[in-house]
Amino acid sequence: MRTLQVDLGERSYPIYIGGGLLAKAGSYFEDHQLSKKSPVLIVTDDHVAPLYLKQVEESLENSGYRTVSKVVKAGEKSKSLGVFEAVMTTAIEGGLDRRSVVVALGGGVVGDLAGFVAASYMRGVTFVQMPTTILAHDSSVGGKVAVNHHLAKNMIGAFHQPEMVLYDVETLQSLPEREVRAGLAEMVKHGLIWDAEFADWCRDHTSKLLALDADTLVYGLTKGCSIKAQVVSDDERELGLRAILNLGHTLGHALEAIGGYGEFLHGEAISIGMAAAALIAVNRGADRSLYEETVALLSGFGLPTVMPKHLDEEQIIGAMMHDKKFKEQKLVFILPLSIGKVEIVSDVTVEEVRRAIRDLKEEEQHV
Ligand SMILES: NC(=O)c1ccc[n+]([C@@H]2O[C@H](COP(=O)([O-])OP(=O)(O)OC[C@H]3O[C@@H](n4cnc5c(N)ncnc54)[C@H](O)[C@@H]3O)[C@@H](O)[C@H]2O)c1
Ligand SMILES: O=C(O)C(=O)C[C@@H](O)[C@H](O)[C@H](O)COP(=O)(O)O
Ligand SMILES: [Zn+2]
Repeated sequence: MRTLQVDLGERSYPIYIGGGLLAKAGSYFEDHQLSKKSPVLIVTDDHVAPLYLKQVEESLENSGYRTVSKVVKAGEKSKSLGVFEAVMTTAIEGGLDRRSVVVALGGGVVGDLAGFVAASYMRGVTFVQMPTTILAHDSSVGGKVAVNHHLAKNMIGAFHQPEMVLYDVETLQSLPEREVRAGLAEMVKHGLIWDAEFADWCRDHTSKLLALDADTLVYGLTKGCSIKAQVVSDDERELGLRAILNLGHTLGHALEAIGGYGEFLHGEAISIGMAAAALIAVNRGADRSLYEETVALLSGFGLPTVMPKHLDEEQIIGAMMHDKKFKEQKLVFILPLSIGKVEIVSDVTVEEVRRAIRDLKEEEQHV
């Protein structure tokens, strides 16, 4: 078991990464002195519940905690105000009080949804993340919690840091292949924004990562979490540096929104977004090899890097204008300078984005 720390100055919290952690959830709650007198709400989805809910409930109950569970439908559409309200109803009917804990057991969807419930219920209760996807090495750390609006992704949310992250990597073995690939997009992103050696390592370990080799996965996830923890520790509220975690997201979020939160998985959308960011950088003078290396790395994982031809350029641009990354009439893009290094650029024009969209429609997908 490895422990990383997210250090936020006045407080810090641990990320525990290892096998068999869900079965020990009760002891982790006791170690963190979480109240046994107040009910614990476990939020999960209908893919994860049949696999892992019982062991978490049993572990907590064996340690003397009373649990209430809410199972939502799996998928991005559950990050909605409607589902948020349904989870709130369960919390109120279940008698949660101010000392209660909300647990997110699942991927980033459940993490963001349950986290927003924890941030809002009685103006904020304790939150525990129990991530079960590869992608959630990113989403479970850093405290961004939100639901979507049909016009824009993650539009309604808060910053609400977890008390701890209990990352049981054994759960990853049951992930569907498409989710494995999508989750690895955020791992690659951490290499691309912060650490060229780690990006190289991801490329060199592509097959082992895709095959869910346990030691390789733990190394990659620990490295990814530690990069995320360093960035968040430096800038919790995205006043500056933290924006780099948005590589690929300016365009990626627009793709998710216009796809009705069903056409693209988050990792797939940001993979296309990272290819687009590299292309914009090349069009601004960077060496073309930067784009080619980015695309080779992502497509090695079977991730999409071309713009599907049926997508309407105007719709993509319109959706980008609703995103949080459109500020003071400017589009904020994270552009690569080299592999492992990015810059935050706020003067990318709509014309540059249009050109990248058109060029990416003409590219061939390399898989
Ligand atoms: N808050 C943040 O900082 C942050 C960071 C990155 C992404 N996100 C958000 O995370 C979401 C994507 O997260 P995700 O990719 O984990 O999606 P997800 O939560 O939808 O999980 C992916 C799929 O895998 C299933 N699943 C989860 N764990 C499983 C397991 N162990 N075995 C079998 N099936 C399992 C789920 O039911 C779902 O169908 C997006 O909404 C994105 O915006 C948030
Ligand atoms: O933690 C962050 O900061 C990130 O940007 C991580 C992203 O991978 C994540 O998708 C995040 O939810 C995007 O944030 P948003 O503020 O652009 O909605
Ligand atoms: Zn993301």
